[in-house]
Amino acid sequence: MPFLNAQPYSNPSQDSQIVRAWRAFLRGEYHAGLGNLRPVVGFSWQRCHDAHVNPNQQNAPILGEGADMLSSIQKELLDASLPVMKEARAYLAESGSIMALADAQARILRTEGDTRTLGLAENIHFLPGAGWGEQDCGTNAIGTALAIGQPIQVHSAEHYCEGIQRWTCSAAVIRNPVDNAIAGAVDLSGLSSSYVRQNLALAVQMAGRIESRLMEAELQWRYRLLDAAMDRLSDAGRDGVLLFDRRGRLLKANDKAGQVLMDSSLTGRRLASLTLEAVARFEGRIDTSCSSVRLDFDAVRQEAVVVNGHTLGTVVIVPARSRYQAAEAVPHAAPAMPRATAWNAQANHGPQEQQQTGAGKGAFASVVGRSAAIAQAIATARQLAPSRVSVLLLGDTGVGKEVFAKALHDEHMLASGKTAPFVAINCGGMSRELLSSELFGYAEGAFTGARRGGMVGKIEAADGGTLFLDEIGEMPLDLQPHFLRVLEESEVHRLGETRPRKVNFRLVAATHRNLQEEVRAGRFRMDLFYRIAVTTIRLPSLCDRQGDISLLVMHYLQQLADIHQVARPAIAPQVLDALQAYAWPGNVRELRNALEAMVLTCKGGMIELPDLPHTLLQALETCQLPRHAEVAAMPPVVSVAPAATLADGERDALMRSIRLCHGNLTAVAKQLGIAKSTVYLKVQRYQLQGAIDAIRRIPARREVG
Ligand SMILES: Nc1ncnc2c1ncn2[C@@H]1O[C@H](COP(=O)(O)OP(=O)(O)OP(=O)(O)O)[C@@H](O)[C@H]1O
Repeated sequence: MPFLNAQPYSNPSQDSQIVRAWRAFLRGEYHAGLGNLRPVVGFSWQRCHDAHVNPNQQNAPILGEGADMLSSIQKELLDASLPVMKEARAYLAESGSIMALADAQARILRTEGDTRTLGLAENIHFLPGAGWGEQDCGTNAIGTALAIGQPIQVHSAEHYCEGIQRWTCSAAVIRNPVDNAIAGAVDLSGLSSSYVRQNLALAVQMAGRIESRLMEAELQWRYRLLDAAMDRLSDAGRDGVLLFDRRGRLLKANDKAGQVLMDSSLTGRRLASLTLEAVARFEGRIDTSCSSVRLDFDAVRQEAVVVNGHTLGTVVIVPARSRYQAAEAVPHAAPAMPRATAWNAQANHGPQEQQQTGAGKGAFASVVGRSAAIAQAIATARQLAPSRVSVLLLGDTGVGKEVFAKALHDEHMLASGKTAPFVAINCGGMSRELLSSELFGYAEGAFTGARRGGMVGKIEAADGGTLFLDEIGEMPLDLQPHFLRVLEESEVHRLGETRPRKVNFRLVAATHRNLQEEVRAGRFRMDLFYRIAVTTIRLPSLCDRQGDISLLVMHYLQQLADIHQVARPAIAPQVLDALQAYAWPGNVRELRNALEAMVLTCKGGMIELPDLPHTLLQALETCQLPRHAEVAAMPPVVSVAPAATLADGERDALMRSIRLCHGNLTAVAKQLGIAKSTVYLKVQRYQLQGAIDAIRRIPARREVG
């Protein structure tokens, strides 16, 4: 779970207690709750201590400036922020505040604001080119907001470094609206003697406006790229054509692409997952500079799309006849595998065993997992699949909501014997304007920059098939009645058009939010909620179906080896234990990514402990295994898994506690309120010893003092 900062605001009335807490912390006497210190600040101090930040430091280090050295991402961030920062000038002068834009590495790119305060801030190096990460100058709003990915205010002695303790700063992260990755942070600061509480709300608002401008700019890039590459997409003949944007992200593929890739590169795979798998071979591996063809596929051509000297993207052409067609005649030969361990023998499965990775049949065979929790979700989904009833999928990020939505659609297609489109759109991270034009489409001339001939919206594109609305909880409130009307009347109006168009689609929506709570808070319309939540399916988090981890590992090792055309590596039992011990906050997506890194970097055909991605090891050290004092201070974990079997629930609860207590079974017994002998019995029953050993091998965080 990402750490949720429940207390973003500082409380200046606690100043003297915080100073005492800071001194105690430096003496090594810190314990959770000391001096009313906010946990978010306590955790940050701990990170600074662990990173050997000097608490007596007087200012931030200068990392270097230079517009010529800025990356294209930094330049786009600066461009998007400039007008927003300028507009804030009057407010900044009035309140004696200053403002900074920092990149994702916490380096300040630009400052703005009250001249006198800016002058004073030079002493602490609140300047372009200075590094304000926690590792650079301790707890501060920019560095800490970037570290936790959430807005935060840091006041006076909450700053870890003494030299900055005269200041109050408030920062919010700016996310790239396309992939939600952190692009930077915006900060409002001032002397702590003139504390301005609302600066945090303002920082959040400004981050939102910068994100909207980033999205608008992104849209412009896309329109230009699509305009420039449209001919190549439509004149491809029998060739498959894929269009990637300037960052190597797939933007569009022609109808033939999936078919050609399927014919050419993958054998014996299910159609439903095929296109995505094939595309995954290209994403992230496109040479966006286009100076050379770097793809490993012999027959593939890659061409830059350049307009007025700007490389807008890349077109990848996969000829209909490639060498892979010849390869298709040869049965798929799995690379020779070492059979050193029981695990390898189990993992060395053939196609028949592969089908057993899922509890689901038919289209749901693509959902890997056999735990009771996933089996129950699949059973409900299969029951609903033949009808056209709306389905709401609930679950954390990366649990496979889109995989489920696609399987629901495919199963419906199998049952009806038809083929119809599956159209997905994510309501999060888009400005209201962009989302409405993407959803509803628009007429020619509807607004400046609108494409000639207008644009078909996703709702219309899904006609006859399924519309998958991901993150529906993020749909702006004022768009919701328009969407509800589409559902009620089965009609859509393109923006700028009065004529309604008939549509008939099945809605599958998904969210990680508690929509009922959103309704209570006034952020989601009750009528829309009741319309979309006709039937809901909750998908379990990976930590609530730990038994499926080995199946997923088995599945992905094979799939990734195929994708990257390497021999499928074996996996050391300790690695598997560690993978089973980890809590996977990013769920299946995180597991897949971790395995991909290991498949590509392991040596000698065997994945060993040192091959575990650094971030995973680090997370195991720092996030998953909090110290006991923190455990006691934590809110109780509320399980959101569907009712699995009792044994599953017990095993998962036990594992969660074992992780929290760093494998100390005495502490586990205490935490769960059961006898130690009972813990040992259950460890034996659920065969958890391997996972416990792996947890114990991972060094715990250093205690202070
Ligand atoms: N049960 C599963 N079997 C196989 N692959 C899975 C499963 N669940 C998830 N995945 C894989 O994990 C990744 C994330 O899945 P998906 O995009 O469907 O998650 P999500 O819940 O929609 O995430 P988000 O809410 O962030 O959009 C994909 O690569 C998907 O193929």
